[in-house]
Amino acid sequence: MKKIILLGYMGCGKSTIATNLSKKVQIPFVDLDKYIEEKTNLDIKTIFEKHGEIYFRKLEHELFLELLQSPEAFIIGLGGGTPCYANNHELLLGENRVSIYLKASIETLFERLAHHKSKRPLIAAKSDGELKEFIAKHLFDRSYYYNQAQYKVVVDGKSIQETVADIVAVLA
Ligand SMILES: Nc1ncnc2c1ncn2[C@@H]1O[C@H](COP(=O)(O)OP(=O)(O)O)[C@@H](O)[C@H]1O
Ligand SMILES: O=C(O)C1=C[C@@H](OP(=O)(O)O)[C@@H](O)[C@H](O)C1
Ligand SMILES: [Mg+2]
Repeated sequence: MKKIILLGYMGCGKSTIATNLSKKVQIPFVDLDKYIEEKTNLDIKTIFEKHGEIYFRKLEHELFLELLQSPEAFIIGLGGGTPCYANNHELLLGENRVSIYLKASIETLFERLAHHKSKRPLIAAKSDGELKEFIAKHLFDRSYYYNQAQYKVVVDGKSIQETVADIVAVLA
């Protein structure tokens, strides 16, 4: 197994879980958003502001492909939108890769995102009331793509360690 791909909505825990999973299974973790930031020398918020979302989506697609084509084993933490653009969902299945959807409810996502909006340009300007509505609709729109993953792990009510253990069980 060469690539373990974690996907799911903003705030479902891709970056947090992947960091902990990486320590547990001793496979290096690459966060696609961080990789984009390193390559461009700009943070995600600035990329959206300066160049727009379409530029970001193109870059996201190119760099996801680049990581998949590398011969090394990685855990790849996607951005929340990655599977939903440029036919990236078709890249979730294939030889030498395992894709796992970290599935979180609207309530879980709202609780986590309400306090961590500022670095996420799609939600940074939303009030709490707007945010909940936005998550509900956006998650509905995106679920088709998330459900293309090979496996699904529900994260609601679970500690980081519990979710990591569930993923390890999926990988066994
Ligand atoms: N049980 C948990 N599992 C994962 N993240 C959690 C959990 N409880 C709280 N959090 C918090 O939720 C947020 C998840 O954000 P992050 O890992 O950046 O998600 P993503 O990369 O999917 O957007 C972090 O601030 C993390 O500390
Ligand atoms: O859902 C999205 O479209 C996005 C999610 C973000 O990643 P996280 O899911 O890690 O917050 C980041 O890629 C960008 O802000 C766009
Ligand atoms: Mg992340």
